[in-house]
Amino acid sequence: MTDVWSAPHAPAPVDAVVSLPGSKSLTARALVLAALADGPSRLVRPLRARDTDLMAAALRALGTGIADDGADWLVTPGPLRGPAAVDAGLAGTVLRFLPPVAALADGAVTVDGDPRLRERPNAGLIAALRALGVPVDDAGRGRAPFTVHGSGRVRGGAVAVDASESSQIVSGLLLAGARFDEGVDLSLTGTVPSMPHVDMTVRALREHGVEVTTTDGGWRVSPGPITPVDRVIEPDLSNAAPFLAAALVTGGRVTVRDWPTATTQPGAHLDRLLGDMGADVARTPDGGLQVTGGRGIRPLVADLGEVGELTPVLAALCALAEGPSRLTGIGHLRGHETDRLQALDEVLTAVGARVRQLPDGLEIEPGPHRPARLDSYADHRMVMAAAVLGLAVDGVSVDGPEAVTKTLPDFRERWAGLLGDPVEALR
Ligand SMILES: O=C(O)C1=C[C@@H](OP(=O)(O)O)[C@@H](O)[C@H](O)C1
Ligand SMILES: C=C(OP(=O)(O)O)C(=O)O
Repeated sequence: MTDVWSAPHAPAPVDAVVSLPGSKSLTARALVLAALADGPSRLVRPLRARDTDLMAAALRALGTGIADDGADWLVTPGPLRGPAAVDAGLAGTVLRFLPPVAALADGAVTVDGDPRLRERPNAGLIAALRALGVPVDDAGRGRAPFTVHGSGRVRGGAVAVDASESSQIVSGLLLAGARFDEGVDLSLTGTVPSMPHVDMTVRALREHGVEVTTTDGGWRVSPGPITPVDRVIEPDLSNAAPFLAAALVTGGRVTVRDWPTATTQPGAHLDRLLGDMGADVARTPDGGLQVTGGRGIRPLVADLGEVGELTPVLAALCALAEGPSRLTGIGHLRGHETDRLQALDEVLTAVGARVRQLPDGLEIEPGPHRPARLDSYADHRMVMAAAVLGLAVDGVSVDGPEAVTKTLPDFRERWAGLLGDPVEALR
């Protein structure tokens, strides 16, 4: 039976301090690199959510030991082998990071997932694997389900890659590249969105002792061992977005604890973006990021191509702003968990905004609010966007809120705490 969630209306300005679980993107990279390393690695405070659980399960299916002591994950690499069936769920990280690992396995590995996963673009990755000497059987679709026929080693070398639909295609090839006989010398055939996520991959590789150089058209990963690393996973700054947005919507104050001083997470741009929308943003002495509202919500005109996953929450803010906004550079969001431009058009229109879809973005003009029953589109970030709308628009409910399990399973409890429990830390 599908769940329906009544998104709470804010009775008063919020005033809260929030702790958030680990980053999905950093946890995924840490798991993959630990599985490919020379010895065991410990992940402290990894994200426990559907996407990262699926990544762990996929690596286990290929022969990696991942012991869970309730707090940390201890990853012990093993010989990679098939046959295996990998459930990628709806996770782009599993869809694009796992196949290059599967290429190193001895035996066939099939990747499949939710119905929507079968629509998410992956032709660039499949073509690149083939060019690197790995047979892939995808029945010509360029999408899941497909089977990677590994033989225990990958030749590697130079490859031209189309990653215009997802940066994860680049990240997947770079993450496994050091284990290819010739490494990987990747050149892009077009543009790539979400560049901070590629920077995140390059930084993670270097932390594991892998040599990565930036070339004219891309990146070169030298062949060689991957050093094990024990690491503490940073909080997920993209999941901080709805909580910080609540300060702006309600004219209140929200602090997210343990905000990293330097990070490749795209959520690091929230200070600038929320500042542009009228928030006061400050670091707290104990290492948090504090956002204070109260001066209204200014419209936003921005290219979000580098920070696409922040779009749903920012678009919700735009629907509550004092004038028309224009968000561009995000055409690739049509291939995310849902077609996010279409979904945002439907949802923001339902609560009273006027929305125009552009080939690569959205124009959003706020209108008189009206209550609405919204859909989650099985997309965690659409639930979070609806939660932000619900603060200002009385009578917002969401079908299928369990989509939040993808990256923040207890989102609704945390949201209730944000509204009900002033200045109290939420765990
Ligand atoms: O590498 C990653 O961890 C991610 C890269 C981005 O993907 P796209 O480049 O497909 O947008 C981002 O949107 C996704 O949430 C996570
Ligand atoms: C696009 C996203 O996820 P995925 O890793 O599945 O691509 C997201 O979390 O916003």
